[in-house]
Amino acid sequence: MNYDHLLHYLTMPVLWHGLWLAVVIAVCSFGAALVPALLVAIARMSNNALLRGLPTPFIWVMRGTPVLLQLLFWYNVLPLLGLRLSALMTAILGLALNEVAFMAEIFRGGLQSVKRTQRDAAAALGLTPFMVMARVVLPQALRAIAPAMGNEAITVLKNTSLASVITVGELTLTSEQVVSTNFEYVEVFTAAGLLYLLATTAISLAQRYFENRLNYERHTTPLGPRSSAPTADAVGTASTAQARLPLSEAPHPAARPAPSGQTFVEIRHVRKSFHGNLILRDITLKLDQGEMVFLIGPSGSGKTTLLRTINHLESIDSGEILVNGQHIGYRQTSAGLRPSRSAARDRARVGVGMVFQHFNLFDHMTVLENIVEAPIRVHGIDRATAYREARELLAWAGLSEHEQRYPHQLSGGQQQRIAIIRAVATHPKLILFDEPTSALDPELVNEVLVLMRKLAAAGMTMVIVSHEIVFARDWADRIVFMEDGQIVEQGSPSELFNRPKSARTRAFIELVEGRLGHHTEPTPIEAAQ
Ligand SMILES: Nc1ncnc2c1ncn2[C@@H]1O[C@H](COP(=O)(O)OP(=O)(O)OP(=O)(O)O)[C@@H](O)[C@H]1O
Repeated sequence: MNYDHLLHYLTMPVLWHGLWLAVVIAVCSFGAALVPALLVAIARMSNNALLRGLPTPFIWVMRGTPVLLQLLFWYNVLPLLGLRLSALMTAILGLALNEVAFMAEIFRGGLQSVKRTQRDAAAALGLTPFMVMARVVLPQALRAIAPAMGNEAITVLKNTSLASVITVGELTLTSEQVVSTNFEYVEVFTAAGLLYLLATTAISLAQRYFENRLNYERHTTPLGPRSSAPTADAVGTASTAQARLPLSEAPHPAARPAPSGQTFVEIRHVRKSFHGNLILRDITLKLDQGEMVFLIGPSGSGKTTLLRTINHLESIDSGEILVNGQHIGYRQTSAGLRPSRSAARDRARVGVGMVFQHFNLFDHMTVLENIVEAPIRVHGIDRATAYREARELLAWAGLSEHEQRYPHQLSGGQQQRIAIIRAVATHPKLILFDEPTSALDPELVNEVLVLMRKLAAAGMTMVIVSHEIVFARDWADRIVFMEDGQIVEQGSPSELFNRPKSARTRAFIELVEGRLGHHTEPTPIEAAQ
């Protein structure tokens, strides 16, 4: 090889122009494919069979035929259809269409890799389906998508050489033209190869940069305050949270205000089945404002399903549920109740929060970002106020030092307390707790229960699926025992725990208390009643 000649070709303007055209085609076709590919991916995940099936033939054809053939096809067929595009535009269009098919599958894989529980948590906070996608699912999916997208960008750049068959003067065609004049195959094609390598290396570096940025698990604390988060100094020390919630460290059950007597949740004849299996069989239940109700019962009895129907995380087959006199996810029409698309808005309007068994904090957000997400995005609270309230709630729960941490940097107990704060930050009137302590090590359970006691002492209306019998005995207004999708029995803790009417209830309570090493003597609170 003649290195002087290689250097000459490496700096040859006509080859750089070829590289420039290759980059333009790659960037334009890649960029043009992004949004359609995302839409195709979302359609492919839809519950609607028509939407799901619509893009399938397109993906099948694009993935199953050579790109070279596709480019020749568009170049010759588009003019016959009356669409006269330049060779460059035809190349961009042809490569973009091919990319839509491949990228859609990459997006779909990434979107499906995000746990459903993350969507549930976002929906329960009142985020609309669009916000759930934009704020929670997509940012997390990008992490899974980035490596494959980096590969795809490199493939597109290399595929630009195929545009030479439709006379686009990109780098491959240009180098062939140079070779045809001087026959210096080795030097010219080596120079072209090095120029391609330059571009693909730049893409690889960009890919590594984005992967690092998206990998929130690499972040370590302390991170310091982020510029986007108003600092504690900037937001002052007003005490909205304190005004809302009493802050005594270990509230006594006697401090809990009595329920108002006004119905707050009304569940009427609700039936719910999954795949033909009836899970809830004609459930009717009322809850008063300020009431604290425990749902207990054997595994599979439908407790979680019932809880999730209250805020419409699960639809119902028949019956109706009113929260503060309003439907969530349904609207009343002259023909009866009809599903509506406004479940997110309804949840926010009614003021219902939810705490999940596995915490479901948003993995890609810090503690503070988790807490302010719904107040800012759903309730339109200004950032300074949202951050101030979030910090006050963190102080209230003794978690201030963790505000810049990511969920994976916290213990289960800390994550669950933050999940409770995240729910409280939306000023809910009702909080649903789905086995909030059952995923925790025993020594972490109490720190979560302390926070729940504080909420109870503040008079919060709460529905709790839990077998924390001691907590339920002291604090619950009512215990509801469910079995096989039905309410078997309900009553005050002392009625249900000490004098159960049903043999099934008695057997279940004995089982749980036996497992916990408790017996059915009345607690001091019960004794005083
Ligand atoms: N999305 C779903 N699809 C199909 N079946 C489901 C779904 N969710 C729940 N089920 C079924 O419904 C029944 C009741 O489940 P649910 O979680 O409500 O019970 P549970 O009383 O809360 O039980 P556990 O105490 O074990 O959580 C179970 O048989 C479960 O397998």
